[in-house]
Amino acid sequence: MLDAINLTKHYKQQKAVQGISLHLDRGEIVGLLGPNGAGKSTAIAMISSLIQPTSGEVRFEGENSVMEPNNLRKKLGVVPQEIALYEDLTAKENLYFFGRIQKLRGVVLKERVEKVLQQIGLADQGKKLVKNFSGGMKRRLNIGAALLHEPEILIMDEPTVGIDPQSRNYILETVKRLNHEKGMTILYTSHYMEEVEYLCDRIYIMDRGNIIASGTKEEIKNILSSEKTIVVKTERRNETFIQQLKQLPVISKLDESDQVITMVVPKEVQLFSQIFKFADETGAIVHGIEVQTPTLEDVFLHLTGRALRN
Ligand SMILES: Nc1ncnc2c1ncn2[C@@H]1O[C@H](COP(=O)(O)OP(=O)(O)OP(=O)(O)O)[C@@H](O)[C@H]1O
Repeated sequence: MLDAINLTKHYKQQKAVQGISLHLDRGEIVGLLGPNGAGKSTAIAMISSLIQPTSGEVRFEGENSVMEPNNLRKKLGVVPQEIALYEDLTAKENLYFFGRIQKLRGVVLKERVEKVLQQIGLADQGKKLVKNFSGGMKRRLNIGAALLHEPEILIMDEPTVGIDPQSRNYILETVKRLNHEKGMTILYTSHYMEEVEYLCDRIYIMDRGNIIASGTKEEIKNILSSEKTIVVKTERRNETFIQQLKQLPVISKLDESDQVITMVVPKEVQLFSQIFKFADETGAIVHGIEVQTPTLEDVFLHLTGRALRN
């Protein structure tokens, strides 16, 4: 449905995006995950034809939408990261304003405004001034403004940043509903891996202007399929016990805090009996051992050596 091919964007010395390619198939929710400054906003601004790429192409239904953006613009809704609303207008007045920009008029505009207020859960708040809204309500209205022309594709730039957990859940459920009920194709940008993990069918992970991994959740986690993490909970720190564990050559990483020791080992390694033997020898008391399967956060750490949330 939509293909971004080898997109780059350079600002003088700053290489914001360095040749990324991605595609959206109809009806998918696709995640674009990466830390702040990775280039996500720049990438989606190019994909939605808000800025010109330095090089590369965006094809929508086979047409080059960098050269010919009108067809894409009609079918695309963009939810920007920054809230773009008029504080001194009511929620309804804001929606009417954005609807008119989308060239909606008369009965159709009225119906769409009512429908969107329902979709974003603000049906009974339409007459309130936006300046009296909570951060979460403003975010929801910001999403509503992008839905008025009933887009086929929705691009969302970190739509849950800085809001309370309840509004965040509401937004995540709205995204799911739009996808399930309307078959809307969604590109969801975030630096919260748990959101992307919850919502998305496929994921692109971006860092420093590049896509460093892509695939389904399972495919991405399989990058770490050769390793597992073992977490040992102890009563108190025991230096001799830790030193004995550290000397095991199968352990590639070992982190310790007060009562928790975290180790990365090859998947096939069985370490339980060894851990209990060392505990017996050193007088360490082990409260529990847990084997963890990798998260997207672990994959990011593995690929870049840095945590996703900086
Ligand atoms: N107009 C611009 N001029 C110069 N540099 C820019 C411009 N826009 C973005 N950049 C730089 O390009 C890089 C990528 O920025 P971008 O906003 O795309 O990242 P992001 O992943 O969306 O992060 P964030 O969530 O913080 O917005 C950053 O280093 C940023 O400072």
